[in-house]
Amino acid sequence: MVKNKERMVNVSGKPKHSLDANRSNGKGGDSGGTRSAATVRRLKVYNTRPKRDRKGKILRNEYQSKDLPSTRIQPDRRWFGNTRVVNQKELEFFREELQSRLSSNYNVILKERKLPLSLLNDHQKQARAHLLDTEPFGDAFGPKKKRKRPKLLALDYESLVKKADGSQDAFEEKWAANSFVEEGEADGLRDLVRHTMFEKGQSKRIWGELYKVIDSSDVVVQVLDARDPQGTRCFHLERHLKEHCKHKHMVLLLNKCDLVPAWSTKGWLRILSKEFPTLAFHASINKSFGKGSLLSILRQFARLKSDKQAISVGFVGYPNVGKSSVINTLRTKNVCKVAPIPGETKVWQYITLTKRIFLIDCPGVVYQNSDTETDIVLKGVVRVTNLEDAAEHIGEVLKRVKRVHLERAYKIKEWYAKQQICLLNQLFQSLNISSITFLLLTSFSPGVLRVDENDFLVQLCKLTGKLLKGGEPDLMTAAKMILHDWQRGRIPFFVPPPQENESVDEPSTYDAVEGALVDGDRKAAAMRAIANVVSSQLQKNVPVQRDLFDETELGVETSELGGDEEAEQPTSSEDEEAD
Ligand SMILES: Nc1nc2c(ncn2[C@@H]2O[C@H](COP(=O)(O)OP(=O)(O)OP(=O)(O)O)[C@@H](O)[C@H]2O)c(=O)[nH]1
Repeated sequence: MVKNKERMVNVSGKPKHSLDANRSNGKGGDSGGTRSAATVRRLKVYNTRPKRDRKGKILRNEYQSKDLPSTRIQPDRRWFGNTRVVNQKELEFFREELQSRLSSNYNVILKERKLPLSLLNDHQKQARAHLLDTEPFGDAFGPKKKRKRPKLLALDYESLVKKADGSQDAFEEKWAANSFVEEGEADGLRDLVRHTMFEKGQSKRIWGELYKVIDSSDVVVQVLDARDPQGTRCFHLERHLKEHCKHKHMVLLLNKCDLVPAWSTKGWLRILSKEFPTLAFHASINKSFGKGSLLSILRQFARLKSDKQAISVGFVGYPNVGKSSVINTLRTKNVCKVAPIPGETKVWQYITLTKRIFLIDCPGVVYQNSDTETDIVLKGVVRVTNLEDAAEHIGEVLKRVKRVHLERAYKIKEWYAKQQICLLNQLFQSLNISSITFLLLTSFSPGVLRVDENDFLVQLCKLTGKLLKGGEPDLMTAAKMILHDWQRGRIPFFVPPPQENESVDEPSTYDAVEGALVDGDRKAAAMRAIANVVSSQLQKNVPVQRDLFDETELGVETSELGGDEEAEQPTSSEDEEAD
């Protein structure tokens, strides 16, 4: 096009300068002696030399920017590649720092993709030696091999067998001492065929719901039962989050803290907050505890994820631990269905808390573990009405709950095996011990007598009038009544926190977040604020249902049930404003 245009102009026959691109190409055409238009343009470029002063210093150049003082680009090899070379020391330092940050639950790495995290796993790749990639088989393993003989643990077969036997003995000894081995498993009689009822919360559908919730959440709140926090934890889920979803945050919530003494709640808080930010909570629409703290933690997480318009908070945990109740408490409204029976929440559901925070309720999930049927029932995973042999689990209830609480709850004084009492009475009579001494002895040391759940149930049936035709005690109904009371927290029971050495440092959550790998002061401040909320809850009075426990069990630092955080709880409209 341009050429045609030029030719067209040339046809006009006007005289042209030898450096005029529009001049005629002459007689010889393109291959002749005259310059073509392109050549003329190229030659013109060569002529645009920089203007220099007398000393040769460049004053002006046509292709030089006039804005900047100096437009000379610094010569650096980094301009010619997308890699940067660091020395081994720097690399090791980076690896150690990043590893320590990653393993701390109080640190967060935002914009993970901008960091070379694959360097952390580099050494694992290197650990596998690919010998045959670098040298031929003959050199590596053949008769003329040049490699040194590796150090073997055993020189011959016999010493290897001896060594294996020794390590097997050590292994068996270690596991024999381990209390996790169940009695049933020890004699190989583990009940293989369980009723499907005991697999509640383990179905593929429920786990599918859980993974949907996790995938859509930025923060995962694991709700635990304060009566048995370790028993209702899902370690599998925690591991999954740590390994595959490092950018998601986990918070532990000790719900139903009104059902345990305050010292136990605080002990668990101290222990669990070493692993994840942990809060105590009592779910109740009118008299809650921990609502303010949880709201402020969620708000801080929303600040942390400032690149997102809104954050989603998933509530996960065992069935019946109170996930839906916690959401209702946060909304101060019945938005989720709550029931004292497990499995009430069937599918996940989205609830709006504020403009920037969404909550997701998840059905209760149970990870397959070595729990016995009784453990499963007592963790509240199974609906008591569906049990076919409720009486079988009562023995464990009588073992776990203190005698005084049972006496107070059911107004029953003694429940020992009848035959045992007769035998002991006979023995004492033959030893000429009076019946008063016998009574005194047995009342001061009840441990000598075996507790009999059958006797307990029979007495309860008589007291409550649960009798079948012909005056036969209805043991099944009485047993279900006890299990209902257990699941609803009417019988006081709790697993105390493990003893801690007082001198051991408390979780210094401040220090942990200090220097956290977060970009920007604002985000570091958010992490610090979360740690602050967690540690400040330890100073607060945890509300407890006083009538459940004795004064000695309660300890000193308790308050009557009733939210002591009422004042600091922002209403949802305030919260929205803050957001
Ligand atoms: N005492 C006491 N009871 C609570 C608390 N939170 C929940 N509950 C009771 O626990 C029972 C179960 O509560 P839900 O909120 O339905 O539990 P969930 O975890 O959603 O149960 P699923 O639907 O099985 O997942 C209900 O009877 C609640 O009233 C609490 O803080 N204290």
